[in-house]
Amino acid sequence: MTETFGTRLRRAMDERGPLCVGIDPHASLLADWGLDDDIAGLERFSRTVVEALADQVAVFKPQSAFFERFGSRGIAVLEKTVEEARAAGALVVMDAKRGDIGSTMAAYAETFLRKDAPLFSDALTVSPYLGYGSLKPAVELARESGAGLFVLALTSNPEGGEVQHAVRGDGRNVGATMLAHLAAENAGEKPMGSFGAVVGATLGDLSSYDLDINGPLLAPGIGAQGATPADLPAVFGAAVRNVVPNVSRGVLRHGPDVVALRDASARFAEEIRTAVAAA
Ligand SMILES: O=C(O)c1cc(=O)[nH]c(=O)n1[C@@H]1O[C@H](COP(=O)(O)O)[C@@H](O)[C@H]1O
Repeated sequence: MTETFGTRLRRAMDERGPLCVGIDPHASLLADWGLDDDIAGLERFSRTVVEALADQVAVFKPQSAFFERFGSRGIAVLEKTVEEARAAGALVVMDAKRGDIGSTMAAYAETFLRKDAPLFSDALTVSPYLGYGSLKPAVELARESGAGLFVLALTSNPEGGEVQHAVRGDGRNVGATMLAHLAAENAGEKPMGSFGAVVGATLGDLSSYDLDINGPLLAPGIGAQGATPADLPAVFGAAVRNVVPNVSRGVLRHGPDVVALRDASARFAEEIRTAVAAA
């Protein structure tokens, strides 16, 4: 039987620590790295990040938009990036934030979660804001493929609250409702389920939320958006052990020097380890 994403992720977190490094080839980063904002620059950037870090981080999170902007040739680089990262032993969370009505969602699921698809990834970020139930085809295919999802629950950006903090008729807010759906999805799974939530590290005290979803919590916002590893225990409380902190620009800005990239990633990893151990 295929091992679940939750099982594979927990093992990777135990072995390498939970840091997820984002592969976000911003035009400004390509320029800082002395690369042209073209397909060759994109390829060099992505390959450098993977080669520098694939043996030390648990998870890479390529941001699809930065590849899509180059059209089909950018997608080809994305495919290669996913393949090389997985071949080197890291897990890949595809950050494509897909979400649509169920029948179209099924096609997105085929794109990223069918085992033999060119862009197959260990997990996919998805938006539940067409209704959590619209994600059902992705949940089902992820289960079949041993893959996972990260569902946007409480995002790191200041605008997110307008939707996510909206209070429903039952008194619960929208973000909390998404967390409850995920807890139900992951019920009984060991060592944890494969259906994670995205919860920003920038959000301050989240003790009014039940973050105990028996699944991973992808926490972007460390580095360029202002949160630090030391903030994690105060934000996540007891759930900090299931947190997969993401850093993109905070690591990537140290390239293209491979040693500097490795050092930056190792520094974040150590700060995260210290913060989680003290929690
Ligand atoms: O799903 C995400 O990864 C995500 C959710 C969220 O709430 N906030 C957020 O910043 N992200 C992504 O996480 C990464 C953060 O990048 P840095 O701010 O450069 O570390 C980007 O790829 C964002 O698209």
